Amino acid sequence: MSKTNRKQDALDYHSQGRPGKIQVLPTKPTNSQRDLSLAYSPGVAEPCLRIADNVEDVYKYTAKGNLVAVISNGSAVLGLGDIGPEAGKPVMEGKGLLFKIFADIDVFDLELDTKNVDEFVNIVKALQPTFGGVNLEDIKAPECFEIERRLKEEMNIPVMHDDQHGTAIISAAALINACELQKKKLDKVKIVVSGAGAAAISCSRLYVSLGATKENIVMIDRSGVIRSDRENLDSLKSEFATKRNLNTLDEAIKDADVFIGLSSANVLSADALKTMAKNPIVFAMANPDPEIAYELAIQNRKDIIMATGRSDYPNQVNNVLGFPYIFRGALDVRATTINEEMKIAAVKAIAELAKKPVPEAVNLAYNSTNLKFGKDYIIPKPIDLRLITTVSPAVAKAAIDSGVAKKIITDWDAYKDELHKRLGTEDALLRAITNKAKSAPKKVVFAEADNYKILKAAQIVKDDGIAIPILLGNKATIKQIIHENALDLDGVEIIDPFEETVRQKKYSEFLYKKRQRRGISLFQAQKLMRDRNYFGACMVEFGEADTLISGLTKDYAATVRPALQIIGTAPSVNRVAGMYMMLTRKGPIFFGDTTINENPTVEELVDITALIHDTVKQFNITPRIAMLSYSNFGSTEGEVPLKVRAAVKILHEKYPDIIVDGEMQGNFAINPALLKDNFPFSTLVGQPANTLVFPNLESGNIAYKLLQELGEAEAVGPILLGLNKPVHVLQLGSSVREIVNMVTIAVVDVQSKEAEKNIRKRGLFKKN
Ligand SMILES: NC(=O)C1=CN([C@@H]2O[C@H](COP(=O)(O)OP(=O)(O)OC[C@H]3O[C@@H](n4cnc5c(N)ncnc54)[C@H](OP(=O)(O)O)[C@@H]3O)[C@@H](O)[C@H]2O)C=CC1
Ligand SMILES: CC(=O)C(=O)O
Ligand SMILES: [Mg+2]
Repeated sequence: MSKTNRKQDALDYHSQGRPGKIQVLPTKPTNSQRDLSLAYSPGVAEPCLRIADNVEDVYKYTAKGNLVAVISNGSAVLGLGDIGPEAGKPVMEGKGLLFKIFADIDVFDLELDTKNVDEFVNIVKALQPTFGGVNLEDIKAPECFEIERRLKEEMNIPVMHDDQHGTAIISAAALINACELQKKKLDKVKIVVSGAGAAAISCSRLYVSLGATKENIVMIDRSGVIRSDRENLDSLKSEFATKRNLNTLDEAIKDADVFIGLSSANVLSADALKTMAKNPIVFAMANPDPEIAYELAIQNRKDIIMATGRSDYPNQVNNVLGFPYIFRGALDVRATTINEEMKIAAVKAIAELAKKPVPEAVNLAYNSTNLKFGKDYIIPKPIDLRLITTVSPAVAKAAIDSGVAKKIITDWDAYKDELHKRLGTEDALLRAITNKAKSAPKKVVFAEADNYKILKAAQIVKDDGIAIPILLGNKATIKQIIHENALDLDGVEIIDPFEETVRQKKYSEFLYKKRQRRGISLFQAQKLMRDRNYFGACMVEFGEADTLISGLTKDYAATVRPALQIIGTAPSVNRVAGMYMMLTRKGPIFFGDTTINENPTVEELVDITALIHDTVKQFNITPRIAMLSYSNFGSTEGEVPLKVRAAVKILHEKYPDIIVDGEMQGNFAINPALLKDNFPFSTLVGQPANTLVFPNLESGNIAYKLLQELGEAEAVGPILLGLNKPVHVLQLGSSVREIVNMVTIAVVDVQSKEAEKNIRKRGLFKKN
């Protein structure tokens, strides 16, 4: 895309539709006259009076606790300089947007038309009743230092100048990691800092407090190197004035290990870069254009670690990685300030997160197959959902430990779940299942290991300790894919069925014995065993693997067939069915049968429901089952409602312990108020159903696919129910995330089946 196009795109983005980037939305119902009388007069008087009695109740009855002011006077907007408060507003709205999407913090952006420090301070102080925190933004040095110092002293809510401390925290985390990768010691590195403003001074201060040596820092402003013999040096700049005989950036940069750019575009030339020490670290952080263009820098120094403030190159060192999560942590413990301890905790959390395996969603978003800690990935990417659960708890904990928190958190797991919920990533169940899988990982054989997605998923489940992968396929092909994509599958067993003559013989004889009276000759059995789905199913049957994952590249029936022939259905059930776990904003809802039984009879529907019930229980959830149709409790006499009604009757008689009801329409199943108002006799009254059984394959399949496609739910599955040993069949073309989820479910399935066997052995097992 050309530069002109990008400029026009940016203008269109801001102007089209509702101008700007943010709006205010009500958080309470406003549908009726009653709602309005609660929201406003007369009802609103009640919370007013409570707060008048106890001012801390403002956090209970208003939005204050989650509301941050992003305040600027437009005097140092990005690297664009003093462009004024109105011109700075798009940036402040942008910060508001980032606060919201990354940390669910609401923001009012306030652009103040004043450069007078006293006036600025007085205005912001007077805003204290409204806000839970204050993020100062793009205010130039030196005023920004006095403004922040006074506001911190005079206000009892957290105040942070983002360009100072947000930038310092992120760049410090990146610097620690870059030093490690370049094998340099922070206390030894020679640092040149271009810029001597808000960001540059605060970054340098933090580097020193983390171990850098002040004497090794040379700082440069518009007039050149800040020398201690310069006349009229203000106290801030004199803090980093050097005694060395240097005048220009070109002189200072020679043999330097680190360049920190917090000034303006293109101040560092390629020639100057060439004179830096071996393995240089260059953070050119001026926005929107860095001190040296990314391409120019990497062309001229192959040994460089290069970062910019921009999102379109590797290593984005930008305060967006910090401010949303720092304020989230501070607000959640009602911190009265943001202190050094909280900042250092954030630095460490961010630096350490960069060393952990990168989630697939992040790889996908950056069009990468395997981001990992290294020269092009020194800090996490801003869209990494783990930032909120890593940085915010670290900050909150530091606030508590350093005595500035008014609210104490003790249950950190619950806090992390709450953070996930805030971002609408309420996959607490999936996390619980993952933890269960990790507690006793199982051997998972992947039948389609000559596929990149399968191998990537195998690496993830291995790294996360969810499973012990076994790869089936041609060894050379698998190794080549691993090599080409820099995957790490060292130590993972690869089995080529063609090389396994002993197993081939054993397995084909077994299959022949099992199916000889159902049309399979020994020759055919030997031929079938070359199919990895047959071979893998035999491995599971013989206990050489615990479960099989397949189906990414073959149709469902072709993958299920070998499992049915070799493993067969469990003795207690006489059929198989398929189920999806739909992770919706209202929590998990199980859908079945979505994959196997086209038009079940009444009896079949009963069996399927019992099967689904038992499987949902595996996830430590009490199934509340709604049997769906297009009518409610006899309201229509159609063929399908009659079938479902008959199935419900049998279920009530045969399995009185199962919470199940119907036939009912989908909305009544998941809306408890609607059900109670209209059918108060239903056994499902009280809470919504969490398990939906569909009358036939068509309706189940359509329902889950629509939800998935509309972005209303993440579908985990299909979970194959009823086999004697777990085999799970992927959806054709599943993503890596979907494969990982399926493996996780498969491992838990193995664990549950083992537990079930143990109970049976002790003679305690009783099927509902
Ligand atoms: N990536 C990130 O996360 C962040 C990046 N930044 C970037 O850092 C830069 C500075 O921001 P901030 O500190 O808030 O602004 P300030 O206005 O407080 O400071 C700017 C500093 O840069 C110096 N400067 C300007 N041009 C030059 C030049 N050609 N050569 C040397 N020094 C120069 C100024 O020198 P003098 O003192 O002589 O005027 C001043 O010291 C901006 O480009 C901003 O976008 C800031 C915050 C976060
Ligand atoms: C990123 C930022 O805050 C700045 O460039 O000013
Ligand atoms: Mg800024």
